[in-house]
This record gives sequence, structure tokens and C-alpha cells, in this order.
Amino acid sequence: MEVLEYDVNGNIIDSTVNSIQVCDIVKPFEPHPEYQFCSPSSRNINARMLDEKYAAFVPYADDPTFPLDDYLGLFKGTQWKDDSVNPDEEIVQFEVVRRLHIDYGLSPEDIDSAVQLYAQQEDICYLPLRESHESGLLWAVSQRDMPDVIWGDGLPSSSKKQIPPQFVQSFSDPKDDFAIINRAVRKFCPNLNCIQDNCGVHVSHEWQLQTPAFRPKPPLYTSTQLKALVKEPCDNECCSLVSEDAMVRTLKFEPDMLPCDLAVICETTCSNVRLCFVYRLRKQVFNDNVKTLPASFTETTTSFEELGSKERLCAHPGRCSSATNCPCVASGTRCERNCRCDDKCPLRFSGCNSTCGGQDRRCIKSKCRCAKAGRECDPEKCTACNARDHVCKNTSLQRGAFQHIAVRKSQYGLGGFAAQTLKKGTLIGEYVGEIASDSQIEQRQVIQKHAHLNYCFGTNGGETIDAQWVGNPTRFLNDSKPRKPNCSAALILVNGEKRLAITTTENVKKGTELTLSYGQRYWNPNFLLREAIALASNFVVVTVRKKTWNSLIECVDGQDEDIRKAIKAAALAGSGAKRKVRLEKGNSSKRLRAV
Ligand SMILES: C[S@@+](CC[C@H](N)C(=O)[O-])C[C@H]1O[C@@H](n2cnc3c(N)ncnc32)[C@H](O)[C@@H]1O
Repeated sequence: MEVLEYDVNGNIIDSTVNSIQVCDIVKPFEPHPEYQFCSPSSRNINARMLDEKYAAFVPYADDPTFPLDDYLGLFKGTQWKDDSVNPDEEIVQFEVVRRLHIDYGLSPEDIDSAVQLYAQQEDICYLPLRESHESGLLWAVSQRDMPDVIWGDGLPSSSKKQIPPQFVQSFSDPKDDFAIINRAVRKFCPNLNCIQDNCGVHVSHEWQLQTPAFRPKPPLYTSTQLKALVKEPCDNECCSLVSEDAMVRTLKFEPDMLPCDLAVICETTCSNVRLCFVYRLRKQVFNDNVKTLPASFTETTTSFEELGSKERLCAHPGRCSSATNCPCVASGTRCERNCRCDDKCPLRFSGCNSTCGGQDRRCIKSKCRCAKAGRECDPEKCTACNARDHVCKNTSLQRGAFQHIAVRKSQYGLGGFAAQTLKKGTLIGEYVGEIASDSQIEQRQVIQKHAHLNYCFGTNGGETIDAQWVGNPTRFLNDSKPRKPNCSAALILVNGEKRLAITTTENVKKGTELTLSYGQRYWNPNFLLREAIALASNFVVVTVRKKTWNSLIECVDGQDEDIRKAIKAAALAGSGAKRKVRLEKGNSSKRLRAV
């Protein structure tokens, strides 16, 4: 081969002859298995907060074999064609409102009715000025960085008289601490493992809006009783650097907070708090005639299996009981860390301290009360095993103590392989992905069917975790079929959150493929009852063997609420190896009853 060198005018100035060795590829390279893009994540993402009615994008847009009509038919429309307010229009609308109010003296209510009328006639999408403190145009604008627009008169908008802030913000008393906190608290995730603003992991937006408000709570102790609980001050300093106001305000929310805790929160010394607080401040806030002391607490024995879905918290005034409409009491589940009840609530799991012998035994399953109940040890409760300092073995999931998974070509596309020899019972990792709703799964299945790759993991808790677009290397674990799997998946309750742990079920040699059993439902999602429901004419009696009962219940989850309740009731009521359910077609819907 000759290599030529040119000057700027295109004349050849040098030439070199290189020899190249030519080789024939006898065996063509095998193509790399198909890979679906996936954002790495160490935790589940809640996809249910996304708008599932409108398609966010068109998958396989350049692939004529993709059933685009079937896919788009599952949505109301596309997200880029919806009628939300255009941000530029919002700026114009705000300027109109500003001028109407400042230059012409119209009240926000007058503007609202006038502009809405106009918008209706002209078919313009107009956001009302303020439907509440936290919606409407004024509020939306206050949440954005508005550009400094130069309007027709040549002056920037920032130089002009602005709409008074009280129109935009709360109309409540600025000294009302509860109103201020309650407005802010809605922006944060109510899950105490997270407390991120606008969290998309644990809760949907709607649910976040229902985040319970803080309410004033009466103290359980009198100041004299509290004083008896406090020993000598932890330090000798006595200064009053912090404003007493901060302490008073904090006390309103937590009347029975001990002085040292208050000192940490208010960033002052313990002795300062003790002197001001126990004798004087507390009496300013409460009239101090409350004499109710907490009753002694008894343990209940709900196991993890009975927990059911825990995507809620209890946040009612008073103790957890049916009288206070506690949702945990109603569903027979435990109160978890996210609940707003007292930490000493009898419905809460009290940890394993007294059962497993603490640190020496490191919480092995046969001994530890937490491990037996399908829970990881709680750093706040399990002090004897040192769960907080990660000495305890039953904290691997929350510590992220996972094994390295080597991803490479396997019999079925890509697969996950042991990067080192693993003992039976080793935690490999957590199956993470997007927690998706049933209709989202239906939409995604069109894509998955087309790609012949399905990353949905249905849990017994009725949730589906889809690792198609978000996940970690556990998403590459293939089904062992027809061989025995060497890993299994189980839901573990970690500080109030259900997480899917993948663990080895036997000793695994380095380089061996890690496999799971996907279960019947994965390969045939219409398994059992869904088909029975579709086929039912008048009624059908379904005899269910014990073995298939759990799959049946799992399959019904996400279906009609009545059916689900009836089948669960039948499951609990039935005994022996066989249970029967009668599937009846009612007037408007199909009903299922235990017989
Ligand atoms: C969770 S993914 C596993 C990782 C996947 N092999 C990959 O390349 O990304 C599940 C998909 O792997 C394939 N698969 C896994 N186990 C299989 C098996 N035993 N038989 C056939 N296909 C299997 C199927 O395409 C299935 O939809």
C-alpha cells in the first residue's frame, strides 16, 4: 500500500510504500447479544408517578416491524401533544396579570373571572390565578426562575412594580408555624429513609400531596415529670446564644422532647436548654396540667407475610387503634418507620435485642427475631447486635454489601456470572428497577415482546419491578429452566421498605452462571384466573390446589378490588389441601366467592 503526503497546494511531497499482511477470516465473528439500554441505579424508582396516559416517546420509530399502532393505542395521546401551558405563554399571561393588577387596579379574583371567560371564548389554555396556595398561575410562576423580559416599552420586567408576594404565597398568618411547616413538608418525601424533596422513588405526586399535616399535639408529661427524666446537665456552659423563640417553636411540634435533643436541634448547649426549657419555656407553651403518662406497651406478633402492601403511613391524631381510624390497625399490619405514630407505638416491631443474643450471634436466621420475620435489623432498635455500626450480619441489604456479577454472553443473550466463589446463602444483590403500575406493564409489554426481552419481576406484594430501563447487573440473571436455579429472590423489609434480595441457594463456583426461577407467571402472564375470568359465563367453580393458591392470589392482585378481597378472604378461611372458589358473573362485573 502506498501512503502519499501532500502540501497545502495538493502537490505530492512524499510517498511511502507499506506492506500489509492480508488474512482471511475463516470463522465469522458472532454478533454480541442484543443489549437494551439501561440507566444504572442502586434503588427502585417509582414509575407510577409518571403520566401513564400519554406516551413519552415512540419506541423503535425506525423499525417497520414494531406494532406502533398497538402500542400507541394503549395511550390517550402523546406527551408532546397535550394541552399543558407552554412556559412562554405562562410568561405572557403573568405579565398580563401584573399589568391588570398594578396599572388598572383589578383584584386577582376579577382578573381570574375576566381572563377565564376570554380564554374559554378563544379556546386558550389558561391556568387560573390561584386555585389554592399551591396551584394556579401565581404559584407556578413563583416556582420558576422567570427571565427578565424586555417588553414593548423597552424596560426590563424586573424594574417594574411587582405583584405583592402575599398573592403568590400563603394567605395564612406568617407566625403560624404549623401552616408554614405544613406547606413546606409536602415537598418532601414522607419516607423517613429518604426525605428528599420531590422524591420520585417512594411516592406518587398525588400521594405526596396527601402527606399528613403536622398538628399540635398535647404533651404527655408535665414539666416536673420531664425534669425527673433528665439527669445532671451534660455540660456546664450556660449561654443564651440561641433565640428562645426557636426553642419555643420546636417545642410546639414535639412537646415531650428532652432538653438534650432540643439542644442538638437548636444548636445550643444542653445546660442552656435545661435552664430555660424545663423551668420556664415549656410552661409558656403548655399550661402544664397534663398528667397522662404513656401506658405500658405490649408486643403484637404480626409476621412479614401479613404485612401486605405498605405504601402508606398512618398519621392520625392519637394512638393507633380502630377508634382513631389507624390504617395499620385496619389492615392488621405493623406500623413502620414512616408512620407518624410514637416510636413506642405497640404496633411497631421492637427489634431483636432480647431474642438472638445480640452481637455474638450476629443475627443469624435461626435465632434472630428480625431475620425470622423477613426483616433486616433496624439500626434504631437493634442495639445489642450493633445494627447501627453495621456489625450485625442482618443488615447487608441496607449496607449494599453485594457481590460482583460478571455480565457476559450466555445461552440466552447476556447472563450474570459469579465473579468469585460464593457460599450458599450469600446476598448477591438487590433486584432494582422501576416500580410500574399494571397499565404501564401492559404498555411496556408491547416493547418487551418486540425485543424478546422482558425484565419485569412480579413480587408477592403485588408490585412489579421493571428493570428494562433502570437497573443493575441482577437484571441479567436468566431463568434456570430446565435446570435447578442457584439463586432465589425474596422480599425483605428494610427499615419499613420492601426490597427484593437475590441470594444464592447453593455453593456457587467462580465463573458459574447465576440463575433464578422466573416462575410460571413470567412465561404465561395469563396464567389461571385471568383466563377463567374472561371465560366465565354464569359461574365457574375453580378448585385450587394448595400449591397454586399463592400464584392465584398473586395473579388476582391488581384486578377488581372485590375479586381480590373475596379470594383473599377465601384463602384465609379455607383449610386443608383443597379450596374452592365460585366465580360468578354479576350484573356489571364478575364476582368471586368462597364456597
Ligand atoms: C431478565 S432478562 C435476562 C437477561 C437477558 N438474557 C439479557 O440479555 O439482557 C430475561 C430475558 O432473558 C431471556 N431468557 C432468560 N432466561 C431464559 C430461558 N431459560 N430461556 C429462554 N430465554 C431466557 C428472555 O429473553 C427473557 O425475556
